[in-house]
Amino acid sequence: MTQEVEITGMVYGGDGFGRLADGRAAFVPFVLPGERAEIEFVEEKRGHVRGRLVKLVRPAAMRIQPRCPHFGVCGGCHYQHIPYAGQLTFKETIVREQLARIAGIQDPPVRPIIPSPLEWNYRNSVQFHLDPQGKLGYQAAGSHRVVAIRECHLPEETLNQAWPLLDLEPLPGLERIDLRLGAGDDLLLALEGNGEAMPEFSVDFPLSAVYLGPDRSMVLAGDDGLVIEVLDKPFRVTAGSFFQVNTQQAGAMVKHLLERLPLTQDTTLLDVYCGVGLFSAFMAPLVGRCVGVELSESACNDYAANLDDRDNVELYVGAAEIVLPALDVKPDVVLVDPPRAGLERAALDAIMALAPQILAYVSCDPATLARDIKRLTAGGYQLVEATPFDLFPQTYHIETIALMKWNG
Ligand SMILES: C[S@@+](CC[C@H](N)C(=O)[O-])C[C@H]1O[C@@H](n2cnc3c(N)ncnc32)[C@H](O)[C@@H]1O
Repeated sequence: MTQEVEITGMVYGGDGFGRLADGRAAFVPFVLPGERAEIEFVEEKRGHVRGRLVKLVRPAAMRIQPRCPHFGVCGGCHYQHIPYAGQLTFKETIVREQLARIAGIQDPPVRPIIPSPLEWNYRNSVQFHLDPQGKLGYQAAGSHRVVAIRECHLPEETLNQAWPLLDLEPLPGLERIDLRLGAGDDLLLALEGNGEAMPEFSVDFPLSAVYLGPDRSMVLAGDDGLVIEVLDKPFRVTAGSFFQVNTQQAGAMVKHLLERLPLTQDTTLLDVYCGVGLFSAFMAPLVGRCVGVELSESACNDYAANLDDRDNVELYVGAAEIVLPALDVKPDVVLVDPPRAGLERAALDAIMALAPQILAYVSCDPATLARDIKRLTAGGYQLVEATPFDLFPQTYHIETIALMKWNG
């Protein structure tokens, strides 16, 4: 059964939003406000439906031709039909709307979004799954089905020249293939599997390769990591360690924080979810004491290497929600950069008990950010400003840096 719906807005997650004649909310990907769409229901609930676009009855004037032939099927990009300026406007509006609706902040102090200098070919890494024939692919929109990919316009050009040359033997248990680009055009291939068997692969060019199994990792060729430079600072990044995918925007976030945080030789800084030390490396030279907290063992090893020249840095290896409640530190500034799920309740409560004057929250999910800001404001913090950063053009993803101060 199909129905027509008038699209009136965009919501977080890539969908357009409209109301059906019966009052139910309809969520539909690949549409735009101002469009009238014929949709087929793919999920029906009492209060809302999810729809698949069958036909555009009336396209919006702003709609453009997507660059990629996989658009509409691939789950990677939801915004290629929107001019870049429009993508930015939607993202900024979504952050404002999430802070108002979920955090309950009227007229939230959202600053203009910081655009990505590169609208295409900005990713320093790319992650594939294998389709049933063993071809490299991405997960389809709204499903775990893997669709084979012939082209993708998000990875940096060197990655796009390399990945089509990868020839992998299909191997049961091989879950993800990650190709990362470093300084000097170094390439690092990480094969993530859930079994003990090592995959076989062949390529005609030099690259490092690592197998990441459930219990151990093994270098298959070359090195176990590479170096990525941000604002001319080299970072050792091992296969399996997180690193920001948009290198230029990583630098923009660092600069943004350095301009705003009160960092002096009297400051104790707590960098929670510190990864390989992106923020600590720039801030440790400015403060008296820098304390990192990170769960991933490989990221901790990279952090230790990247901050090796500092003697005012300590690192706690473990989950923030376990480390923070037992931490004997009085931080002036706390910086958090959690995964999409946001702050675990125990981590958030522990941060409030540490009572820093300033809390900087780097978030890759505006919904969990807004949820956590609601809890933090209830506990005495005030949102000073939130700045969206576009780290992921063509996709619905939004990075935000929120600055909060203790209000007592
Ligand atoms: C979004 S990344 C940020 C890393 C770093 N701030 C950066 O910008 O490169 C989140 C980091 O949190 C780590 N992590 C995930 N869950 C964690 C937890 N429960 N406690 C501490 N660290 C965690 C991940 O390993 C990852 O390095």
